[in-house]
Amino acid sequence: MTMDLISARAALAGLLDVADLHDEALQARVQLALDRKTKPQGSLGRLESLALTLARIQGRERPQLQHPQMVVFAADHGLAARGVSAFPSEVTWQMVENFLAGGAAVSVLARQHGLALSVVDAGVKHEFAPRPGLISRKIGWGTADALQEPAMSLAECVAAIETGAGVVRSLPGNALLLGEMGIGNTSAAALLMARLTGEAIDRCTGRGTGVDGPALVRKTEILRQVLARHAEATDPLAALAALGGFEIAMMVGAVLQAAAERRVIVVDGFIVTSAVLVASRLAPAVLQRCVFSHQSDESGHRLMLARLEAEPLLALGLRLGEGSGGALAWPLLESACRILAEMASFEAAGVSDREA
Ligand SMILES: Cc1cc2ncn([C@H]3O[C@H](COP(=O)(O)O)[C@@H](O)[C@H]3O)c2cc1C
Ligand SMILES: O=C(O)c1cccnc1
Repeated sequence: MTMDLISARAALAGLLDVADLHDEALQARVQLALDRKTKPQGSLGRLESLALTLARIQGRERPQLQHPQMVVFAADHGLAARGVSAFPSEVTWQMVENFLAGGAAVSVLARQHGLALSVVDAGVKHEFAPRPGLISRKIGWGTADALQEPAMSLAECVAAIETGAGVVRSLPGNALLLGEMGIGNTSAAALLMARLTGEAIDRCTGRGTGVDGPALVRKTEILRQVLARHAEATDPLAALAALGGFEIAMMVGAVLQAAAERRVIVVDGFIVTSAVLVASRLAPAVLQRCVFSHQSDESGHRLMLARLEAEPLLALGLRLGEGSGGALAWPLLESACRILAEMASFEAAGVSDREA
């Protein structure tokens, strides 16, 4: 029996109930604590608003980050066979091996910053030998070609969201850094952006792994056709099922679960942000738990962040994904916590405050 939208929403009801954080008194106390630190008011700039965000997520004046988890969701895309990526689909499983062997960018950065790294097989077209660090949760062997049919069924979409939530529940800690791998997934992310924000597809479509010139025009044209093919898929769940992919759907579930547990959610680039966009249409309060690590050079990311009213911490010209931007921003979160916990106040340090 096929699942309809009403039963899909009913199946996810528990996950979609993310509470709003009401905390004006706490915010005022944290702001006062920051203002009493031995520095001119506001002089730590973006680090101060980051400290406020972390305090708000954790509901305490001195937030602490424990056992941060970098989770990279990987899956293949039927649409990749249409030539929307500069690389072949096999790179997805080959990079999963590389993540697990410790040689990928995110492996190096996670190691550097003491982030536990897990890789989730959300639907890679490859059979992996089990091993530590690999979480096998295949929904399918890659999504279907969205130009011909929905990338996944609604039932698969719901299963992926529930599975992503379950992965987060199984992991320790109070901070989740999201990463992804899936050849073709800048296409899925661009499609979701276009459908959910109403932006024109050419403003959402970028180079991904290096699709330039005429190939970029072709990619954009294919994505335009995919949108037309699924014109009826306007509901966020229907759009996610129609446009894909498995790793994005699992990240939607991971975001919903992490938000409900008040974990800090560290958002990476274009693709992870597209999952946050979908999750925010299902449960707007997830955005209160998100830290946007960077603005990617993928051309739609700036606009996607603007639509979410998100202020990224860094702009390093990255266009990689994997969670690399989240890992690079991680020390800023640690610094924000330390400023609140360890920095002296004018009174404690005996430093004269500014003249009234
Ligand atoms: C070697 C290699 C490593 C990567 N690590 C992340 N991605 C990134 O590129 C892909 C998205 O771009 P597109 O939509 O153009 O395929 C994703 O897998 C993403 O994480 C990589 C891509 C490649 C080739
Ligand atoms: O911003 C990203 O996440 C991104 C950009 C290009 C390719 N892969 C990922």
